[in-house]
Amino acid sequence: MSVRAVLALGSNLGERSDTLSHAVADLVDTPHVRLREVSAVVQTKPVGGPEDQPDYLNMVLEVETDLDPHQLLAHCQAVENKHHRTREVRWGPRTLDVDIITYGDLTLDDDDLIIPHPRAHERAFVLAPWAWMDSNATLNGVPVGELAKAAGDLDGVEPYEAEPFEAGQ
Ligand SMILES: Nc1ncnc2c1ncn2[C@@H]1O[C@H](COP(=O)(O)OP(=O)(O)OP(=O)(O)O)[C@@H](O)[C@H]1O
Ligand SMILES: Nc1nc2c(c(=O)[nH]1)N=C(CO)CN2
Repeated sequence: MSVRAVLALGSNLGERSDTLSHAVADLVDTPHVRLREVSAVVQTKPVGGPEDQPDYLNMVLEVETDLDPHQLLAHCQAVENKHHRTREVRWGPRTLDVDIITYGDLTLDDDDLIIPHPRAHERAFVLAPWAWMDSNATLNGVPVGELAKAAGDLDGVEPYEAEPFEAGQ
């Protein structure tokens, strides 16, 4: 049986854009995970954690998977680790974060895995790219676009455009 899941990716250290594109490739580099939709990349002000940390790039994906939720979490964490993710400061800077936002319409409250992600409904850095990717998406029965508009960090979310390449450099 396969299930559609929404994953959220974030990076605020190193070559953020390259990290995200390699992470997408790594996440689907298994027959157990197929890519269905990819959002735009957004640049976002950090929410929580140290105030002086760099801005993030964030994006979301919809995948189809036959992994169970814990297997999917382990897969996401293996991809984080491949990208030298360390866990030092809560909500602190990181090369790569991969969160499971939804897994079909499952709700789960285990010690190591909560689905839907318990903070996604209030995070414009997740909700805005998700709503642009899938205008019909809902979270806990509420349209994701409505949740994005109500989220306190919406002002800190902007479309990301890579640095323009300058000839001769
Ligand atoms: N839906 C979920 N997706 C990913 N991790 C989850 C989820 N629910 C619970 N966790 C647990 O959260 C733990 C901490 O994850 P992580 O270090 O990525 O947190 P964070 O990104 O700093 O903060 P946040 O959880 O607010 O996004 C993970 O080890 C994992 O067991
Ligand atoms: N803008 C932004 N802020 C965050 C992010 C993130 O991905 N983007 N992730 C966090 C912990 O998951 C905490 N704060």
